[in-house]
Amino acid sequence: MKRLDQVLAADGVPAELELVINDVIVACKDIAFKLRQGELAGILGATEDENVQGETQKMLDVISNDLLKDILIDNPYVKAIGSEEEDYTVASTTPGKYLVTFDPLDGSSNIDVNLSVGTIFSILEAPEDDRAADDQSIFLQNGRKQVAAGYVLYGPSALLVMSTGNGVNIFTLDTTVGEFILTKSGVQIPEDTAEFAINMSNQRFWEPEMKQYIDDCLQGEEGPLGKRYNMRWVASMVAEVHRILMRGGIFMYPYDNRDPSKAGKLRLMYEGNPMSMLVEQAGGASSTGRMDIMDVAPQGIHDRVPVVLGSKNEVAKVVAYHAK
Ligand SMILES: O=P(O)(O)OC[C@H]1O[C@](O)(COP(=O)(O)O)[C@@H](O)[C@@H]1O
Ligand SMILES: [Mg+2]
Ligand SMILES: [Mg+2]
Repeated sequence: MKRLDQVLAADGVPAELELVINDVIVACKDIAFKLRQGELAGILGATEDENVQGETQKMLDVISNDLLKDILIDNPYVKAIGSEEEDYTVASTTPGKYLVTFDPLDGSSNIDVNLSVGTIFSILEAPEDDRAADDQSIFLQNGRKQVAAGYVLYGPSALLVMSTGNGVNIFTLDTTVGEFILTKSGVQIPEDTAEFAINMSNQRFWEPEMKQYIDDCLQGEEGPLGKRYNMRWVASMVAEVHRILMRGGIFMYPYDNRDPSKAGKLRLMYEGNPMSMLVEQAGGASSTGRMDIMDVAPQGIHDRVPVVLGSKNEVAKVVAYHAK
């Protein structure tokens, strides 16, 4: 039975980075506990506020954000943080070398119906120049620069799924001792799949390439893809990516023209990039449909990106539709 610290040490993760990861995990354990208490803790439901992206914040979005923010800005190795629930990046109280971005609660429309949600995080090194900790441009690095990425899935059990660039490990929260224990390592996504995940209600807003791919999937054995597809949609990216890591599949939140000014729904720096690192580290692929997500150059902390990720050969098919 290996604990998280033993795995990080065996992977040669620098001690400073380990301390940053530890603080993320401490906050996530607290979030897991609050979610378990649910209605009893009086923290379900919405606030009266909107985040910078115009989405109504749930009480637990705000609580989870505060837990992560408060612990990380006091960590001596963190220079600044960026969050879905913060308009701007927040400078740490210390000079540290790491930058942490996070989606404190992903899939938050699932909170009030007691379904799976998660926390997603991504860690970058701060550039070695004299830019200040409150300069948002220090975050504008592509996903290939991530030194660690992961999520905690608050499901029937709480799972930490993480990569520091040496494969993907899965830890299960042992609630009797409050520690994450390694339960799977070297996770590999099957290369082929016949299971897709997409919000079909947006179909009429998609680009023709995406419409065509899904139309062809729906034709099953008689269609050009020659197989019968199954479909899943949890509306929680963490749960969706976890299913794909476990048994393969393809997840898509493509560009749609409901609001043509938005490049997609999901955010590059704290949803697209960390999930892409995990998926690639597990032998899968991740694309906008036209380029690898981790090669996209961010212009702002809340940039959005179209997402197509999962089993390698299926992602390649979607990319081929876009290249036609
Ligand atoms: O409600 P929709 O349009 O199906 O969108 C669901 C998607 O939006 C998200 O909930 C966005 O994340 P947040 O809940 O963190 O805003 C993803 O987890 C999920 O894949
Ligand atoms: Mg999210
Ligand atoms: Mg969120």
